Amino acid sequence: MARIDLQNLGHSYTPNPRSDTDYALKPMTHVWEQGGAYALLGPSGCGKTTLLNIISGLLTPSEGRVLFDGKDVTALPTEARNIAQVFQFPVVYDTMTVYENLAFPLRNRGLRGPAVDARVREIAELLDLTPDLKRRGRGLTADAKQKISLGRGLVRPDVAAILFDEPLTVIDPHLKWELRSKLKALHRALDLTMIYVTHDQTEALTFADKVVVMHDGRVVQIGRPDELFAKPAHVFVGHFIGSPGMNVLPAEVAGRAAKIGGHVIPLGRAYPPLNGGEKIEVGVRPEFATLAPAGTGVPVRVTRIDDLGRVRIAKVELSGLPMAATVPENLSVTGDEASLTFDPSMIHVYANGSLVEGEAA
Ligand SMILES: Nc1ncnc2c1ncn2[C@@H]1O[C@H](COP(=O)(O)OP(=O)(O)OP(=O)(O)O)[C@@H](O)[C@H]1O
Repeated sequence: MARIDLQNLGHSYTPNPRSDTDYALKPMTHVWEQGGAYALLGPSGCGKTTLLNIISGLLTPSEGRVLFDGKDVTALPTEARNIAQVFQFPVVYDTMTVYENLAFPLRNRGLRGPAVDARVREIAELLDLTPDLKRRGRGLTADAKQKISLGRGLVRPDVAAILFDEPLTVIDPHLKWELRSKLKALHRALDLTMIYVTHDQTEALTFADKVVVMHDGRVVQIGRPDELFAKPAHVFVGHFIGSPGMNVLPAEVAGRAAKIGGHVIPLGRAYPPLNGGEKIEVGVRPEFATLAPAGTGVPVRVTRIDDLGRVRIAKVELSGLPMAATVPENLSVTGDEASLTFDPSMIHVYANGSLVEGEAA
């Protein structure tokens, strides 16, 4: 396994990029630690596959370098990078048994004898494939085949990294959760560097120690799932993670207060006067904006209440600005007049989409 350094790495599919918009991947510098479980998360077209293909060696970046454990691999082809890959669709040899399929990547690297047998049985056990070891690939379900593909990716103990490209796409929904938890357990047991590409926040948040959120060719935040939730570094992260996502409202901010639609809302941190032509917004997740009886907080108009089972979410308007807020269990809402109360420590300030760090008290 390896530490992966991306140094000023960028990629444009057009030969002479002139502006930011010509880059599928805008130049970035990041370190991905050895042994980490990373998820690359972002909507379609944000550059996930481009980045993954650069790491795997399928694509040579137009700018910058990729290092594995300090060694420059930018110009090396996939075969010379010592990585394993698991794709969306199973790669399984139908005429081979499950055992032979799992042993294939080891034998292909010249391994023979008891070492192969021990590793194949270890991986089969971890993936609950032991009872199927003698069965042929042909005739297995798509789920079972993808499990074997995962096993083939995980079987080599010496790989620099394992790259998963949306590996659970073809998996039955009820099995997805199980396989995701299994992958996480495998990561702990095998101590491998894993990079998992997905556009699904649940997949990313349940699999990864660190989630790399991409938007429009940039990495906008790398963080633990709880960090992405509590302190989104960019309004995009706030929108994309969480359901419903973070409320983002235009505001004027100075000192320890934000003015939103004419109402003054106290903040948990202090800010210098912000303007300078930048777009200033505050972000607050529905979990930290609570509906309250009229006259007890910032006045809002309730437009709808959705019962999501575990929580109720109110759609409200604050001076005409639409927002979502949590409805406390014991609050009965009658009519459309209500108030909002906020947790000031969980209100964030953004300038042109990026988080502004305030000063703590
Ligand atoms: N071979 C290519 N030639 C030109 N443009 C490309 C090529 N591959 C991707 N792009 C463009 O680069 C941008 C990033 O695409 P990429 O496939 O990396 O995104 P993605 O996040 O993986 O999306 P998806 O989840 O749909 O695969 C997109 O605008 C895409 O149209």
